[in-house]
Amino acid sequence: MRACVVGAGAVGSHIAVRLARAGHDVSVIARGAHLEAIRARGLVLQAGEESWIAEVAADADPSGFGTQDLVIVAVKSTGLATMADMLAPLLAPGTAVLFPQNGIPWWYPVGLDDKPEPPALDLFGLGGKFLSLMTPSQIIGASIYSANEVVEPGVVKNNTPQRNQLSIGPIAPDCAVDVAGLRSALEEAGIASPALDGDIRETVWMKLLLNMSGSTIALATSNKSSISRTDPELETIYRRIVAEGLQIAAAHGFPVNHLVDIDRLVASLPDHRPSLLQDYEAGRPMEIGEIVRAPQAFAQVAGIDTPALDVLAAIVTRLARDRGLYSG
Ligand SMILES: NC(=O)C1=CN([C@@H]2O[C@H](COP(=O)(O)OP(=O)(O)OC[C@H]3O[C@@H](n4cnc5c(N)ncnc54)[C@H](OP(=O)(O)O)[C@@H]3O)[C@@H](O)[C@H]2O)C=CC1
Ligand SMILES: CC(C)(CO)C(=O)C(=O)O
Repeated sequence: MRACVVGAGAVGSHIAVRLARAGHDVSVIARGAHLEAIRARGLVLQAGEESWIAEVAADADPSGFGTQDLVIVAVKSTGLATMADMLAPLLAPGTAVLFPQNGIPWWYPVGLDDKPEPPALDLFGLGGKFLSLMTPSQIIGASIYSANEVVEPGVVKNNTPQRNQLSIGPIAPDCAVDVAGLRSALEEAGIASPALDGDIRETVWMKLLLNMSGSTIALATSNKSSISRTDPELETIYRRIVAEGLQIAAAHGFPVNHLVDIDRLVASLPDHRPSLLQDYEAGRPMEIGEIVRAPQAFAQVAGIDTPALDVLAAIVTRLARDRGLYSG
C-alpha cells in the first residue's frame, strides 16, 4: 500500500513508522527541524523497550509523492484548513482519506443519518474545502487511542505501548473504501483496529469522553492525564464530566452508557501529557474548539446542563486565550 501521513507529528509519526515496518510504501509530510531530522536520520519511534527507525520519504510539499492508496491527515484540527490546500496531488478517486483528530471532527454532519441536528459549529465549515477535493465515500472517520509525543526532532515516543488503537469506519453509507482490508493492514502493523458494530461517531463520542474530562483536567492543573486517577478530588470531577458527556452523546443519538465502564476509564488514565497540554506548553494553536467548546454546544442544543464541564471549559479557554492559542 502507498500511504502518505500528512502532518507526521506525534500520532502521525507513530502510525508512519509502524506501517513502514510492516512493508508499506510510506511517505510523510512534515516541516521545520522535525523534517530535517527525518531526512537526515530517519523517523524514530520509541515504544516501551523497543526503538525502530523508518527510512521514509519526507517533504514539506506533497506534490512530488504522487497519488496514494491511503492518506492519513494527522495534523491537529487547527491545521486542517492549511493542509486541505496541499492535499490535491496525493488524491485519486480511489484514495482513502483518514482523519484521526480528537474531539468533534469536521466531517461529523457529513452522511449523518436520522440523528438530531448537530449545532452549527465553525469547524463544520471545513467540509466546503475537503468535499471539493474528495467524496464522502472516500473518507474514513477515525478515533485514536494512542499516547505519543515528539520528544526531539525526528524522534517520537509512544507512551502507551500496551494500547494503541485506531478505530476506523465509513462516514457515509456509500463508502468505497475496503475498510476491513485497512483494519487488517493496521492490525498487521501493530495498531489495534477492531471491527465496529455501530457508526464511527459512536466511537468518536467515546473517545471525546476521555478528552473533555481527562485532558482538560490535566491542562488546567499542568499534570499528566493520570492526575485524575491519583487525586481523589480530581477523580470526582473527571467522573462528573464523563457522566455529562454520556448524556450529551445519548441526546444526539449515541447512547453509549452500556459500552463505558467508568472504573476502567479511571484505571487506564495514562502517565502522559495529553496533546492539549503539549500544545499549551509548546505555544501551538489548541483544539479547545473541538474538544471543549463543541461538546458544550452539543449539550446546549439538546438542553442538557453540564456544570462540571462548564467550569473546566471556562478555565482552559481562559488559559488558551491568554496565550493567543485559541480565538473562538
Ligand atoms: N499526541 C497524542 O498522544 C494524541 C493526539 N491525538 C490527536 O491526533 C491529532 C494529531 O495530534 P498530534 O500528533 O499530537 O499533533 P502534532 O502537532 O504532534 O502533529 C502534527 C504535525 O503536523 C505538522 N504540520 C502541521 N501543519 C503542517 C503543514 N502545513 N505542513 C507540514 N507539517 C505540518 C506539525 O508541525 P509543527 O509541529 O511544526 O506544527 C506537526 O509535526 C490531534 O487531533 C490530536 O488531538 C489523539 C490521540 C493522542
Ligand atoms: C489522552 C490521549 C493520549 C488518549 O489517546 C489523548 O487523546 C491525547 O493525548 O490527546
